[in-house]
Amino acid sequence: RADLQSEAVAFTANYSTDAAEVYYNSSLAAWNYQTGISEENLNAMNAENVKSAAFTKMYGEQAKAEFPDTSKLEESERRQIDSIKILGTANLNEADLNQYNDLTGGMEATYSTATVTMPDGRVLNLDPDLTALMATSRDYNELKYAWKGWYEAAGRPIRDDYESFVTLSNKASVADGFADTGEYWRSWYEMNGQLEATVDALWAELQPLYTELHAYVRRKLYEKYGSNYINLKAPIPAHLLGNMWAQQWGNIYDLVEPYSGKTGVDATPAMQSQGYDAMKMFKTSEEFFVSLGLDKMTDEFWANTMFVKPTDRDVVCHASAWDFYNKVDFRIKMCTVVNMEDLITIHHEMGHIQYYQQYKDQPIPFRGGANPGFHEAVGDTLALSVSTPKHLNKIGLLDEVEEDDEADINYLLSQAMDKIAFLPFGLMIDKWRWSVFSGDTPKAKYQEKWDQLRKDLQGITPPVERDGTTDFDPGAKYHVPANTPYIRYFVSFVVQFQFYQSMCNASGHQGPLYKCDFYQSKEAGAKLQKMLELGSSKPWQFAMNEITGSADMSTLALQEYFSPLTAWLKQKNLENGDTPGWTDMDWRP
Ligand SMILES: O=C(CCC(O)(O)[C@H](Cc1ccccc1)NC(=O)c1ccccc1)N[C@@H](Cc1c[nH]c2ccccc12)C(=O)O
Ligand SMILES: [Zn+2]
Repeated sequence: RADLQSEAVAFTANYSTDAAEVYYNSSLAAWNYQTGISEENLNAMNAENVKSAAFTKMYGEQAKAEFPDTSKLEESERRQIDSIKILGTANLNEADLNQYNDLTGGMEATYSTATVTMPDGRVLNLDPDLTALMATSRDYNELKYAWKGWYEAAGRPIRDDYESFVTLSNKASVADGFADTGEYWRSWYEMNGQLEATVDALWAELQPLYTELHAYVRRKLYEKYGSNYINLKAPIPAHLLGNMWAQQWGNIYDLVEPYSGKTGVDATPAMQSQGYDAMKMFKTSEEFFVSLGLDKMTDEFWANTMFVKPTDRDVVCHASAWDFYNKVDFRIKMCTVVNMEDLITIHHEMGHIQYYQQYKDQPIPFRGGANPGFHEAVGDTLALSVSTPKHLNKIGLLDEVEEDDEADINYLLSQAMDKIAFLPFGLMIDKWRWSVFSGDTPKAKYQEKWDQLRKDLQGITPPVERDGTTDFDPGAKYHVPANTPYIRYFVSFVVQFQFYQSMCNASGHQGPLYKCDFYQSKEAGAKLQKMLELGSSKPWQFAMNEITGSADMSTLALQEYFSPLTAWLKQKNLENGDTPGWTDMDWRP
């Protein structure tokens, strides 16, 4: 009916006007806390959060009262009002909301300030100390000590808090009509309850490639660390993969390099010898986006971003990108270190900022990714182009490129060590969390469920025995204490290859997919922009169709990208007499 429709237009317009100011204030208070961890800033953040919760509740209840049935409204108003009706933690009463905020603020502070005291007395923080140690040490026992120390310092202290947090989180989600918080999080993908089945099917297509990579890397670690520590038919000890969570293995590429003497794949030495600093890394990334015809960063971005770790206060170092909902103030918070890994992460964060800028004129309820995985995929898609030896050579970060099969295998393996290795990890975090929110995994089984998923999906085993009554390894991975969903990264690692393939085609690229560098292609940029400016105004299937011509997530682009490596790995594993997989499930180092 016209009058209901015009009421809905007025209601959503008022909401966006009011929400912009409320969200600015709560974002700024959160920013101040994360860039200055203190009791005072935590209280200020929680006070702002109480105000934004009151705002959300007021508009949500008004929406439910005035528009009980949105089915007759036009799509835009229907989608906006359906979103405004979901209150989230604004459903909680003041006491519960304060407890919820104290729990989440406290868990994030514990994670961000935890340290490990090494046998020689060195006190190491995660960023940059332990990150660098896990990446560069090849000393089995030093790695084991650091791994054990971190999981005890960051995970154990929040095991009880996490249980309390789950109870309150579920209370809020049930009030919105969901079975639990896991179902609420999955609803963002608008797949009628089929998200988990879909990601399981995608994983089934990719697991054979992961298992071949796992077998090849295990063989190389066996050659390095010997048969006391590596069993060729068992899971790999978790502390030997160059990363605290064994989530990406790129830092041990030197142990697995197939053909030595080829041009490298790591720009770190060139970055350091050319005097790169954080600002230069950010400017390099911005220049790539602008070369595609996308937006440059705003003045506020350069004025307000935190580029490096401050020396005078505690901060949350885990990188993030922030929208202050006023169309100009966008920021990144990052403790940048000058290396290739952080250059890639900067592109990841800049991808979030570019998405923010492209959808800044959408109404507030539509200022989000088509689905959360799309938001995570933007920067990584461009990073696939930046990482090519051809591009790194173009920007002077790699000496001349050999066009030969062996150099190509080197490159594809280094990419697989980050992209293929990540897939089971990207899947398992929320497999674990969904089972906790649903009640399938009670506190007594938190650690056991985690270990079982690590073993079954990743083929990884802890280097030291775990104690299910005190250990809480999930708490030692940022996104768990920070309450940030994770399946978005698994989705991103699939769809970023679809976006990349589509942009490569638009740029007129000829030849193998993995050689594509769409730098300076306005056609590629236009294709991406058409998807980004939609924000979450349409279901993600519509946005996917916009950019790729099909509405589905598909692993075909990823499989095409890696196809030369897949054949090479199978051949190598056969030559080595290795059987992919890990049947000795109970082996321990
Ligand atoms: O966590 C991140 C990067 C941080 C983030 O940019 O995803 C950040 C996480 C976060 C979310 C919520 C509050 C605080 C931090 N997400 C965002 O900044 C963000 C921005 C816009 C929308 C949604 C999230 N990466 C993941 C894995 C990963 C995906 N792609 C990568 C590329 C290189 C290295 C790691 C990754 C990790 O480190 O385990
Ligand atoms: Zn991200």
